[in-house]
Amino acid sequence: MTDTPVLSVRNLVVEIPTRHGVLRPVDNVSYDIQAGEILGVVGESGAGKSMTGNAVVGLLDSPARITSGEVLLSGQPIQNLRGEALRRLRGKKMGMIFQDPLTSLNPLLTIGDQLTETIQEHLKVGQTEAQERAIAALEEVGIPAARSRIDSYPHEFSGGMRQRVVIALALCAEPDLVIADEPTTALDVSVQAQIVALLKRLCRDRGVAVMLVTHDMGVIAEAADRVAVMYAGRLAELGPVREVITAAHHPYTAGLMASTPLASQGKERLRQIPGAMPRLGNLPDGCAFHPRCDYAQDSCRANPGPTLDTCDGRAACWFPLNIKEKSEVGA
Ligand SMILES: Nc1ncnc2c1ncn2[C@@H]1O[C@H](COP(=O)(O)OP(=O)(O)OP(=O)(O)O)[C@@H](O)[C@H]1O
Repeated sequence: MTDTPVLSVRNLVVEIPTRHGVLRPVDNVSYDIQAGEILGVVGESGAGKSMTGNAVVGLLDSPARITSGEVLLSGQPIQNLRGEALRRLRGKKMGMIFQDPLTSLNPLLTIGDQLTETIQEHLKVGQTEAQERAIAALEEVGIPAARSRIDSYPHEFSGGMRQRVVIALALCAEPDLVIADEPTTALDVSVQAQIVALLKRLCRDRGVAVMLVTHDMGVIAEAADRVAVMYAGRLAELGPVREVITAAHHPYTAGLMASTPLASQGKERLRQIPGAMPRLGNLPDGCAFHPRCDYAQDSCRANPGPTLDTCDGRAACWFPLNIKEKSEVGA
């Protein structure tokens, strides 16, 4: 047993040079993911969730690039890997699941061909064994009659079944880390729940570390062990999912919770967070959330933007919520 996290993201900065200046879609983000753990990364559209995931797997679209910080996979820095070295790592050490299963699958190849190709490439096994492993992978993700469906093409499956195939593909080379970016967003609600349950089971059974990127706090509540809440490229809050959900420290997290129809919240009316997230090129001074924050004070506008490091380690907020009891206990 080792305590080295499968993934460590350390002070990661991604920048995009533009004519109007340099944008920072990922600004000093740090977190770890342990084996067998699901870290949910949540936030509104444009918060920098996908950019963080893409930076980890080396799939940033130019001109976006990592300008500082580290990405460690089982303790090894990988942020400077390029080309073949990076390609070998993807698939073998890191699996990817994206929102639209059709973008991950080749429509011209049977799912069996795609699985066996990946398995043979990364696990160095012969054709027959690769085929057996492919069937086992499809069975594991719940494809009925896997042996006879292996010669089917992606379009012959329903959306939910296709996403199961993508999950099989992401896991077939036995990676240590899986990045799942909005894996359920394109699916019907009932199928979403099945895919979330499948991800959870596979994570537990195989001890894979999972980064689950989603805008949906409901999916986070259901699936994640810990949650990283992103806002305008920064971490707003990071903590165990149960604690964050029941006692959010950052007003933004509290706002996300209030606007999420979580089953446990009964029939309370949902409240949207007023306003919109600022554009990266036009961030307000001070805390980026202050224009939308019910609790903002003058110092939130005047002081440099709070970070987890400059605050209590859990929420990047000068006036965190729900910490009264803690300080009373300590008093
Ligand atoms: N080439 C680019 N030029 C300028 N800004 C960009 C470019 N690519 C991405 N961005 C910006 O980077 C920010 C982060 O985008 P990202 O896709 O990571 O957000 P997200 O949280 O995953 O949102 P979504 O859920 O919509 O995918 C966004 O504000 C986006 O507009």
